[in-house]
Amino acid sequence: MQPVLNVEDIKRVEVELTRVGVSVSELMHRAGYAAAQEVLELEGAKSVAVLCGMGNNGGDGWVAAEALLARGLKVQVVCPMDPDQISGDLARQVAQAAVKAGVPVTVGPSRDELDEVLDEADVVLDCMLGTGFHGEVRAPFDIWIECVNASGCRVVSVDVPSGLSAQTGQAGSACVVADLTVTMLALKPGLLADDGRDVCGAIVVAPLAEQTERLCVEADPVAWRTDLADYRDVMVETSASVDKFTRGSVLVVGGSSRFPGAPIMAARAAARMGAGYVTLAVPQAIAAVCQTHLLEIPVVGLPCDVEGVLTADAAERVAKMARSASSVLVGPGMRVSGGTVAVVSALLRSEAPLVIDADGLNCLSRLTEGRLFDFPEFTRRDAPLILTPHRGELGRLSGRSEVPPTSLSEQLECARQIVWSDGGSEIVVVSKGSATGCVSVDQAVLPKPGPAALATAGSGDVLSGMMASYLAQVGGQSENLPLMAALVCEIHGYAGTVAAERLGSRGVMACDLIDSIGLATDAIEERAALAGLEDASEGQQA
Ligand SMILES: NC(=O)C1=CN([C@@H]2O[C@H](COP(=O)(O)OP(=O)(O)OC[C@H]3O[C@@H](n4cnc5c(N)ncnc54)[C@H](OP(=O)(O)O)[C@@H]3O)[C@@H](O)[C@H]2O)[C@@H](O)CC1
Ligand SMILES: [K+]
Repeated sequence: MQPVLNVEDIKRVEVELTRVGVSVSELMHRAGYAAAQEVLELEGAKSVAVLCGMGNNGGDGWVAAEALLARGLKVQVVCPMDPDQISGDLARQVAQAAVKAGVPVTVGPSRDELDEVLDEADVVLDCMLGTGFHGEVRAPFDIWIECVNASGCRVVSVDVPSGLSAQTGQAGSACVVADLTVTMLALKPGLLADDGRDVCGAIVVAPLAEQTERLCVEADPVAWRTDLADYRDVMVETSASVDKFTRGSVLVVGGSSRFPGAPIMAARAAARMGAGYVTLAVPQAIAAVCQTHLLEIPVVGLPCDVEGVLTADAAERVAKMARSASSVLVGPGMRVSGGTVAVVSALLRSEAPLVIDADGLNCLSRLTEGRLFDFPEFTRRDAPLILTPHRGELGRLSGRSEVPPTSLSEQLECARQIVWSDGGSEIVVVSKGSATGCVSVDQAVLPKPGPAALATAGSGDVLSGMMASYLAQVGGQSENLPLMAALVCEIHGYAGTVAAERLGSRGVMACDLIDSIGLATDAIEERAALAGLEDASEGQQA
């Protein structure tokens, strides 16, 4: 797994590196060389425009420009002011050194002059703004960014695309859209979520020093980005000696007259994910309709009101059924009422390994009055519990319904508040957003995000059904619950890719995801096993 560090922690690592003898000047030189190396590896890169800002991000650019010139490329630096006027000592020194080495410079160009420079270039090295960027992009960089994006050149961004906040993932009114981002020391959360997903292109991490890995771990990463090989430890073990019960039984509870489709999709997803036995419990009013869609899955009708919403009488029945299930999912399509809150409360008090999603989470917010982290039934629970909120639901659970999290790092913060209130490792918050974080007290794990095809109604119901299914198949518990949850998210994402290949990126509906789960599971498990073998053989060679 790769560590993801908040920007302030990156700065701490930088300070620690200077303490172990790697100066900031040395780091800047290594950062510049790392960026230059990525440009050199681009096919056919001959002429490079290096756009430098006034801070240390610009400093990296001057070093890279000098290195690229020395390797025989045509280089042109563009800078807003004379290099001698740069206020930061380090950036000024490397700029002066580059000029002395013969790097040509265009100072403060007009838009037309900049366009002429870009016309001559086939690669842009973007070193305008790095982690020091804040607020709205000011002149001249707003105009420069527009020109770069319109140029048709391949763009390599140094550390972070200029105009993107490396912390929040939010882009200003102008932001470079890169093909490749060479980021220094470690991944930052803003590169992986929200606008970051659209503007970073491929991401390469340049560690810059051999001590970096250790220091990043010591800096307490805000999250860990998974590699496929990591999942080997949490995969369901395949065995030929199974029957439908040893493959795990899942109880799905949810639905209402308004939303009968959500629990149907969740139940089907649970079955497609490999659980041997799935039961669906819904309000009596929709039981027959659900059964017509589910040939293999028995449907149980529960007490409900005239609107087809579960009543409190259903709670006891559900708790009883939960005793014989390897895992329970509650929530999809079930609405929020006194009855459904009673059902969620009963399951929370049960010993069933539990996944709570959608309106199940909203019931939980109602039950706990937005203070889940302060709620005894929650904090006393021993059995595994996976919550799968999107940002709005997470906000409500954390008592922040007016200001739900707007970035990955805020998502992780809210999720941590919840899991830490319990303190045990059996609770995981799968915080969904443009990037998903699977958070437990031990760690926050970021699976590779899926394609845009996943953003479709019912996709969350499919994910929660898959989650309950995997939990059932590993016997209701996992040594590493957040990693297991991340694996399920990754399979869900890949199901989106498989479905999009078949139906087009805009044509995918949630039911198509369900049909792709089996192939996606096989593919991800196979690739994880292969990646593990490759890692092992590299380890032996080393
Ligand atoms: N961490 C590491 O280990 C290493 C870090 N390194 C590198 O250092 C970079 C961080 O450098 P940094 O701190 O100097 O900030 P940086 O991104 O250059 O920006 C500051 C400049 O931008 C300006 N500016 C700000 N906002 C603006 C706006 N909205 N619109 C317009 N301008 C704006 C700001 O102006 P000011 O606000 O001061 O007027 C100032 O001039 C980091 O990303 C990495 O590349 C490597 O060299 C070595 C290893
Ligand atoms: K940049």
